[in-house]
Amino acid sequence: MLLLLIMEGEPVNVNEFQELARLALPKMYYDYYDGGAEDQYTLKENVESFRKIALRPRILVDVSRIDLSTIILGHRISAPIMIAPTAFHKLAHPQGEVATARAAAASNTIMVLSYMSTCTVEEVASSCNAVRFFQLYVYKRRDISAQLVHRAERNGYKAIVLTVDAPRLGRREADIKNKMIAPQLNNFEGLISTKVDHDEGSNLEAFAKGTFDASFCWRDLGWLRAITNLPILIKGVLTREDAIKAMEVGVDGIIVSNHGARQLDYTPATICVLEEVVHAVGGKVPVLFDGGVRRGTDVFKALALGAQAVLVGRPVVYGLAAKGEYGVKRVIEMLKDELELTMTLSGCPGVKDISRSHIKTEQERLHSML
Ligand SMILES: Cc1cc2nc3c(=O)[nH]c(=O)nc-3n(C[C@H](O)[C@H](O)[C@H](O)COP(=O)(O)O)c2cc1C
Ligand SMILES: CCCCC(=O)C(=O)O
Repeated sequence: MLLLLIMEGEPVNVNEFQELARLALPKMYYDYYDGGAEDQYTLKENVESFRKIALRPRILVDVSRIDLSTIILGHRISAPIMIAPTAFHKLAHPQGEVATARAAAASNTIMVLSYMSTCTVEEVASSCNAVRFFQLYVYKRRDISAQLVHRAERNGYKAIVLTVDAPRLGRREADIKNKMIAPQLNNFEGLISTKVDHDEGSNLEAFAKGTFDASFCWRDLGWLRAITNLPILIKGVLTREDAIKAMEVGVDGIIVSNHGARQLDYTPATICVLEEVVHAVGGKVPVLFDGGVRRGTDVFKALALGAQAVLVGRPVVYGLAAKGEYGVKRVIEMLKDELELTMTLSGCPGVKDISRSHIKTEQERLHSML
């Protein structure tokens, strides 16, 4: 409370929502949102690696009008900044994913609803007119996952985002200490319970181990294709090898992601592998990006390296925890405002003007010093 009083006025950047969220939430939940896997090396790298990329602005370009808008899988959005799927929004705010979706609608961007949402697929769909994608985990009970895909399709979700980096949950030590418990999920009422018979460590991890289908592999994408007409994006690609395989099985989009560093520690920061994946994809399908985006300059750098848009995870949850729907809206607005300023000062009137030559990676900097 005291800290709240000390922190003067409204947050001026998205990082400042984190402290507000910490003060607003029970420790178990804040730690769950905040945490990464094991040593949290990759967690820091995801953010820090952006700092090592320098900008190469151009001067004397007409920047009196800046257009942030872009088209993702045929949907025009106000800026290349989307909402990543994150679980359990009611642990952050009583209105849960409905508040997040309304903020997405107000900001005219796309929200990816988590498979582990606390509001139902139907509640979120009827709450506003945001363009929504549906994130999928595949359960051992394939019929349950198929049912959810059908419900998403019936309720106007525009794409399936298949998360492929979580055959099991990563080792998140704060969750182990806190014995993190998953809330009951209304989407699965009468189908499956998140309650586990487990006293030790993270109940969430135990739930995932018992429920997620770790046998799901490349050939099973045919199963998903067969049960839906929606475009399929795969989320969790970090290498050229997997990008090539994804092209071979015919996905409609790729999300470069290390799950916000919550799965396998010591994977590279996502911004460091983005270009490798972009080259392998060769423009055949859109490449989206997430991990560590906290500034408009970060969005600019990801676009310069070939992403069509970025997704934002933790800052959205922190905005929601601190100030509900308004907080999420502010987080998106702040990133948009910062991106607009970055484009103005870099000589890029539209997102298509942001090119590889507008940045210099650390490697390039070291090379040019030789
Ligand atoms: C609290 C939390 C819950 C998450 N839940 C999911 C989820 O249910 N499904 C999923 O595909 N990714 C999930 N993610 C990963 C995000 O979609 C995204 O990849 C990551 O948060 C991006 O990194 P950032 O938090 O640094 O923006 C979660 C991330 C966080 C922080
Ligand atoms: C079993 C819940 C998984 C949610 C998730 O993906 C995450 O916490 O990163």
